[in-house]
Amino acid sequence: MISIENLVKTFPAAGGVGEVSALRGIDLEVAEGEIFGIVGPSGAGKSTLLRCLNLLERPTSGRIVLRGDDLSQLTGAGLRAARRRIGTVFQQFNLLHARSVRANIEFPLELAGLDRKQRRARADELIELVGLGGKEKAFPSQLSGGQQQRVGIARALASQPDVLLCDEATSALDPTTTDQVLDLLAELNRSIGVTVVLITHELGVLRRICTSAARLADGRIAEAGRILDLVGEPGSVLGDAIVPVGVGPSEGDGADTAVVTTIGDEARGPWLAQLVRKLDADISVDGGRVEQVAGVTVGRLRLRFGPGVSRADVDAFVDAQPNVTLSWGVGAGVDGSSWAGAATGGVVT
Ligand SMILES: Nc1ncnc2c1ncn2[C@@H]1O[C@H](COP(=O)(O)OP(=O)(O)OP(=O)(O)O)[C@@H](O)[C@H]1O
Repeated sequence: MISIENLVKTFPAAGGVGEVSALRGIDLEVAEGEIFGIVGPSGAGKSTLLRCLNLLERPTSGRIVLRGDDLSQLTGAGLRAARRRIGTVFQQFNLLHARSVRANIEFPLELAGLDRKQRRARADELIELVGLGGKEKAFPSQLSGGQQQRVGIARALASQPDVLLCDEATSALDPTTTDQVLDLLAELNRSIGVTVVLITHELGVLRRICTSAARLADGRIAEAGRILDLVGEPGSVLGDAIVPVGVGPSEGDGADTAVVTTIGDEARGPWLAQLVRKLDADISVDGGRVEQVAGVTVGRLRLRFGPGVSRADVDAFVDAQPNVTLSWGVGAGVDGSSWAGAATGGVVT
């Protein structure tokens, strides 16, 4: 649905000397109906990418293609029409405080030239959809943060966009409200089929609702893929951050360790007991975690094998298990906290 092709964005540096390369050639595909999370440390280029996607910023070069239409070089009426195909939800809600809930939601429809009756009908439909029935006449200051963000979501959906872009949409909310708003986004994705692209610092957002994710680093895509593939992929920094198992032993201490990842119910069998029996060796568990990721149970264990265990035997055993993968060595299970604070709060810093 969205194809980003070799997207480059440079800004003049502060002081006017030289340039800042915010995006250095981004290639990314977002499929229809996905909830796609974009994460990365501060300064990686997330906001710039989002601003290019919602056409507030013109790329220096490269293309953004939405359902076959190149949006990157549009101007005038074409640009305004294209903007209506992309709804944006903001971290600080960006509501008009002198307007009621209904009038906030009607605002983009006024700009689009819909008459009063059409606007009201559409706004009332959206108010029900986001769970704000009865709050039509309330003003933003009379609403909780979560309710205000529901208005922001309804407003972003008013023009029936192809894509909903969420810019840290839950960062200003408490954890319970965050979960409710995320669940609403997932529900809207299911019920009206809107594709969602969200930028986030929070790994919990990836775990709870995203189907795919990309990690930006220094203006480039460091890795991207389906969340469950990333989690099962040996050495994936994002996978390790989403389901962290803590720091491994230091290099050279002689331990033979591996991180085993199990995905889904099929993988929940007594494989560890079977492995111990098969190898007839000591295995200790150095770390582990079980998480719900995209609605699927994912378990990761850091195992330490006793002397004499053959890696080939372990590999053969794991290969025969459905939905189990293994990554050998001290490098496996990168400490997510160095990149993402995953072990503590799950915040990407
Ligand atoms: N308008 C601008 N003028 C000059 N440099 C800019 C501008 N906007 C962004 N940059 C630079 O581009 C780089 C990427 O910034 P961006 O805000 O996209 O990162 P980010 O990943 O969103 O960071 P954060 O998570 O802190 O918001 C940074 O080096 C930033 O200083």
